[in-house]
Amino acid sequence: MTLLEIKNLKKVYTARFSNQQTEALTTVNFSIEAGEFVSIMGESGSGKTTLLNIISTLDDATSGEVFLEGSPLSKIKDKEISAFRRNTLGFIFQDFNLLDNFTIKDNILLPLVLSKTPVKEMEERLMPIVKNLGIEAHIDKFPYEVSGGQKQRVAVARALITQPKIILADEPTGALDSKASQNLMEILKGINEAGQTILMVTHSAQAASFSNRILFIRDGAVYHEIYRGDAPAEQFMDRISKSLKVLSSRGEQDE
Ligand SMILES: Nc1ncnc2c1ncn2[C@@H]1O[C@H](COP(=O)(O)OP(=O)(O)OP(=O)(O)O)[C@@H](O)[C@H]1O
Repeated sequence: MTLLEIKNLKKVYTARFSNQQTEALTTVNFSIEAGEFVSIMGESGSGKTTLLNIISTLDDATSGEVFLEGSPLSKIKDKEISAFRRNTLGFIFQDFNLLDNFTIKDNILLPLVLSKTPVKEMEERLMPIVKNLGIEAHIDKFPYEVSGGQKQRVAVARALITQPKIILADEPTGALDSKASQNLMEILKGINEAGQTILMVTHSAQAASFSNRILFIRDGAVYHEIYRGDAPAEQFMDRISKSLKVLSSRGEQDE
């Protein structure tokens, strides 16, 4: 089943105090099946964050459309957009985005509190998730009392607690050391294998090697894509590195 469909997406930014225009997305087309783990890679300025912001409904496209389970996101009414975002999408950011003066438990439960979920149901959802992520011993602590890797696992728990249709992750390993990155990616892979659809933007070939498919963006359009298939991780990493080389040489060398 196609979960997410991006059709002829275009985004042009107009500077506030001049007429200068930047075409961040020229024409983006791709779709994601339910259960996939897809990474988006591309050089700085290629349009990755713009794309993620439009899929997240944080920004509007200039033209084109994003469909989630066949419904166009642009048709969601303004007053319904926050609830849509909270209930349907899960977010993981590079810098965790946890609230410092909330305990870890309260950070994780916040989306459910905002959607007025009964307390009993909140508790029932919390424990299996925190146990699975290995953070149950920390739930009464505050974010400053745990490590970066643990903070990111809290962010994963917060993303999962609403049982979203898709998790959108923007550079989730960007602030983590290599061991914590590896650990987080194994967690995301496990979550995906349990059925969760994930779309992740990353600069890291190693992080991307945990996904099943990689889309390479260049100059605001999907330039290339590769599937992992049955390839072992090292072989897939090798193909990712080669694709990145071609991407940065602007396609002037053979893959
Ligand atoms: N609010 C904005 N106003 C004007 N131009 C913008 C705005 N946001 C992004 N851009 C421009 O759009 C293009 C795409 O930017 P975007 O942030 O989507 O790229 P990116 O691939 O996410 O980059 P990075 O990897 O560095 O985060 C760039 O040329 C950028 O300068």
